[in-house]
Amino acid sequence: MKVPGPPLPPAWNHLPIGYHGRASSVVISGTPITRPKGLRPPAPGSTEGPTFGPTKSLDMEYEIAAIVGGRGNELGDSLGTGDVLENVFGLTIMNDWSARYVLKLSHQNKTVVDASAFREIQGFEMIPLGPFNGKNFGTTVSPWIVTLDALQPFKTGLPRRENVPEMASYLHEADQKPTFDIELDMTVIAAGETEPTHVMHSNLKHLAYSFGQMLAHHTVSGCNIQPGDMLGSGTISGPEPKSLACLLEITERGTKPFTTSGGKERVWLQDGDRVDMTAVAKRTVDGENANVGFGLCSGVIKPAKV
Ligand SMILES: O=C(O)/C=C/C(=O)CC(=O)CC(=O)O
Ligand SMILES: [Ca+2]
Ligand SMILES: [Mg+2]
Repeated sequence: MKVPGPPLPPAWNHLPIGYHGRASSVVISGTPITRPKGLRPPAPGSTEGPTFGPTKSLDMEYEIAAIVGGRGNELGDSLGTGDVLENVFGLTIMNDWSARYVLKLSHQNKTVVDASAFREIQGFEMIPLGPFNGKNFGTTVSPWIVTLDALQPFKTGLPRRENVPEMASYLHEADQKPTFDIELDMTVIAAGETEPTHVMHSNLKHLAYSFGQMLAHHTVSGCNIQPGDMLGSGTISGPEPKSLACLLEITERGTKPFTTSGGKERVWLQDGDRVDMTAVAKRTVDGENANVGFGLCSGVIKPAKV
């Protein structure tokens, strides 16, 4: 059927475009991640077809995931923001590994300055739908689920946001402290090096939305959640340069390398690189350390399988 509207997306003739979430490749800390292969679009103006091969722009994303517990909701019903304590069992660290796109943007005005570099897995498939093979090759979680009960002493407010429109009523958050003050760190041990390179210090309190709001949004359509489901927070970048939580942001979309402890220049992850993520909620009680740690969320990149 022909209906008026925008033309078919560029990837349509080359792959079965779609979007999905999946549980099959969620893996525990320490599980190696194999560099994914996939289809990259032809350069604009090129008469060649898409190319197939291992991603050249492999990235990590520091996220915290909520693990659903309790009863969840029946299909057709919705949960509210205040239902979080009864329906989220606890939190883990989550690495949302991503096979990016080398789309260079000018930072100031977000216009494309080098469209010919737009040739990677996530960038091809994501127009106009969500990531598919760009993110489904592995998602690492830390070994412990820290319960929301254990995190109650660390509750804090959401960041103040200027000039945002009134939130829809189903997203109103009655809790004045619906999020948590948890310090987040990420290092890369580059292949062949022993000293970690500290690439990020952020905090869960920078998240724009609470887990209660995510729960309410997920279920507002009547989509059910069930015990064991996992809700990723999205990349937890903060306001300072050191709090950017993925290489896409740290390297300004692959245009500004960072230097490893051993003096190597890195833009994207190389085979043999190891990414370590940690999270600690810090406090003292009666002069004693009463921190709550999340353990390690770690993964090493293995070469693509040929
Ligand atoms: O819009 C982009 O450039 C990228 C989007 C994503 O990679 C999706 C995602 O996982 C975002 C996030 O975790 O914050
Ligand atoms: Ca993500
Ligand atoms: Mg409640």
